Amino acid sequence: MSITTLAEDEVPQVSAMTDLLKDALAHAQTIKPAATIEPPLTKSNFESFMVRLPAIFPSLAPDSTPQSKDSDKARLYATVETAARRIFSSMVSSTSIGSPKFVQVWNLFDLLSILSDNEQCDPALLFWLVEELLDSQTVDGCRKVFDFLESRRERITAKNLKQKSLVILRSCNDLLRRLSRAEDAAFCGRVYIFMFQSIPPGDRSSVNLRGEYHVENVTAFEETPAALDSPVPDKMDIDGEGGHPKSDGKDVKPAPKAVSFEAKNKPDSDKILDTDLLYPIFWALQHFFSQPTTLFDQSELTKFKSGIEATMTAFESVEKIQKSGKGPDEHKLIPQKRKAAEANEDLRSTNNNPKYLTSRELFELELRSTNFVLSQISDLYFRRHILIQAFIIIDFLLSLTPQARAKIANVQQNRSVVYADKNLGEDNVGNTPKIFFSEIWAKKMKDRITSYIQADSDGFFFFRVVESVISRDKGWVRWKVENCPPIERPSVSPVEFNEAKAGAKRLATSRRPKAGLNSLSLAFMDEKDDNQSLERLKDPTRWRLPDLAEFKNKIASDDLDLDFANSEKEKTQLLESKASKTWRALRIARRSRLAAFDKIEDWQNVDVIFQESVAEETQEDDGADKGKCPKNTTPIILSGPSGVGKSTLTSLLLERQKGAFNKIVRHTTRAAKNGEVNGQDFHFVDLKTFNTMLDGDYFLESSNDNEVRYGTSQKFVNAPEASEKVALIQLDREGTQMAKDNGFSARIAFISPPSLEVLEARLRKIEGLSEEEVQQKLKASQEEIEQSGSSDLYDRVIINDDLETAYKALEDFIYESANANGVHEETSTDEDTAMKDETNDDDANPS
Ligand SMILES: Nc1ncnc2c1ncn2[C@@H]1O[C@H](COP(=O)(O)OP(=O)(O)OP(=O)(O)O)[C@@H](O)[C@H]1O
Repeated sequence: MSITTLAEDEVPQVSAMTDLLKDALAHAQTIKPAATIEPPLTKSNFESFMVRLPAIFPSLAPDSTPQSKDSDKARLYATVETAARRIFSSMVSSTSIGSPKFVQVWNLFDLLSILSDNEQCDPALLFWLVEELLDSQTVDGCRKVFDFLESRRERITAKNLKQKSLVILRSCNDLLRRLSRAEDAAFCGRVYIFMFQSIPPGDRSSVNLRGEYHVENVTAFEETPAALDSPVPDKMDIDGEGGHPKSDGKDVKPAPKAVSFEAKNKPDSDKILDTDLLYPIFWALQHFFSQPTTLFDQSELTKFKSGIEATMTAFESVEKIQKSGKGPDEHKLIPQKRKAAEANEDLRSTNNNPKYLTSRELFELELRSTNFVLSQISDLYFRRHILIQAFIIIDFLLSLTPQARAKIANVQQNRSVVYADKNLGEDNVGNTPKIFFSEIWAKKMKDRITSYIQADSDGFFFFRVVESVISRDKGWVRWKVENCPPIERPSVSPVEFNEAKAGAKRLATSRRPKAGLNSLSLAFMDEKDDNQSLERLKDPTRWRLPDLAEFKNKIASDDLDLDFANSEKEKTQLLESKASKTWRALRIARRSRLAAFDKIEDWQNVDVIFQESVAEETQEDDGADKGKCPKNTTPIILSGPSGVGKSTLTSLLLERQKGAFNKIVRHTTRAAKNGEVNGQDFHFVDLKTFNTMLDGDYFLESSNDNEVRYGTSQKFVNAPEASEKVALIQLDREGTQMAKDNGFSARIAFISPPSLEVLEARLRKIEGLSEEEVQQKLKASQEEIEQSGSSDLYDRVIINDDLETAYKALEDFIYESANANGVHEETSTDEDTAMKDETNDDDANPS
């Protein structure tokens, strides 16, 4: 695609275009000094550069003829592309995506989007560069690229989408291939959403209309006989019992050993194969899973059938062994009847990225983990993964039955995906079917797989997920079979709308109940056996107040059911049931967790009442002398370099103005230091959780300090507003800038050290900081401090030299009248602050 050649410098138009783009980017920096993606640059920002274009390409002059415009278009596009790529490559190779200088790349993209809308460059150019950028970045970097794409989506996809859609699809799909579905699930979601929002759902460009399979996906395994390959591994005998013994220091290959599928557990009809025999049969199934059309060959089909049967038999016997508790302590590992929600949570946490390890030595462990090094859950996960593949293929075979074909007989079919000449008949039944496959066998096998999956404690829920995904997918398959008819529907006319509205109103109008009022059944009074009734009343569940925690799981279970409700009726019933449980939980919680009620934003999510910390927090507040609450309840941000004293000032404020402020605890990916308490100093989360929160727009700001991520939860910040406490947030400069860019309204005070030397001394007081970290922090602080006086980011600069003076200055800032908020920026020195204290003592002293 690149047009760049060694001799390109000799093309005067390319050099002129490069200069023009560079000038435009330098100009962009003066218009938008912030190093952020927002705000986007617009056409009016570049007007003065647009007028220079005709000097390079006369055909772009307003008075040139359309013919000359057309004939020059290809040259213009090539020139802009060469110039843009040259600038882009030098920027990307010299600047990291986290650096503020990288804003120039976002500016270049904005510029190209404007040129593309003016038909002055190839419409796809921006996306070609985005594709290269995504290729060159780590997953974290790709997140930033997506921040840009999402913020500009409407603008960059509004025109000429056809030329852009293929490259959008290609780059998104490439990225999805790189992402781990388990680790980066939320980011995958963002990529999908971007694709779906950019490309209309009915667009055929992404549809595999020729029904091609992804045949490159080959699963390699050891095809040589067990005895010839791999010597006995050193450590594969994980528990000794199931491993390969050694004698006299020499490796000895043991005789092929059965998977401990004991004879007692053998199903009557099926023979349980030994591991070495099963190994190649089992892994060969992957070939059919990735290329189902090979099953049209009868001999292949026979192999597939026997492979699936052998695998099922092995899986079933594994399950029997585990259920019967054979093997040391196995019963301890098998979870007792677990609540569905809990089980799902466990599954998620052990949700490995399904990459097959096909080594012969691992095989037994994968099938069943009697060795307990692998948990039962991950083992189950592996088996389920295989079974779902088998389930899909069998479903595919069943779509070839005459009954299935009859359903689509009347539609115009896409022959490439229908396989009209392949039939699924009974074994050896006439009409010379090209595929001799037993429908009965397929149905039986499908049932067998279904019951196997459902047999586990949470299997029922898991299978429902599988079923609903597959049934949705069938809708898409059908659409493809029907040659992708347009899915847009004509808009509803006002007349139709009014009719529907009136109809709905009629239906919703309550009618008189048929039965009379007060017609409650009194049949219980006819109870014959009085004693029994009395006994029933003694049941503790009738009079004992249930435990609040009991409702947590019940509500979670209702939530899960709601996700999979098949009909509106079922959904309504479940919602009612959830509402009733939520109401009862709230009634119990009101005794001990009333303060938490403020944090409930939506009745559908009352998790906050189940959190222990809320109760403790409330008790602490209750006993305290109340401090004075500022009139202006806008959140306060204390910004400033690390070690300057933000936490110290925050603690003083919380202590002296009890109950007036709510310290917002940030989330971080770093480990807790000595003495740090989770939830009090930080919410300590792992990177995966952090990224999920980040992708889910959970944070109002986030920053990165030496690969440690920090973020402030929007929810926590908004919660105190309701309880009339003022949110108090400590942020570094990056976080402060981001919060402001995101439109978060706050009063921001910059806490500055009196000098770098003092800051250095304070940093050294912080436990666990290495010399290198101290120097890094000092270096980062220097620029921040220098710019603080002139930056419009801060509403007030407070020098933290003498702690009491700085505290006073902070109170001044917080308690001053709402009018003074944010309208001026003031650099207060010690003397200033001291002077102010004397003159404004009344105002300044809140108490
Ligand atoms: N005015 C002051 N005079 C002397 N020491 C101070 C003063 N303010 C803070 N300190 C000390 O400086 C050290 C760092 O303070 P603190 O932890 O509050 O900084 P911070 O800005 O919250 O840092 P970070 O952002 O890294 O968490 C602490 O040991 C604290 O006791």
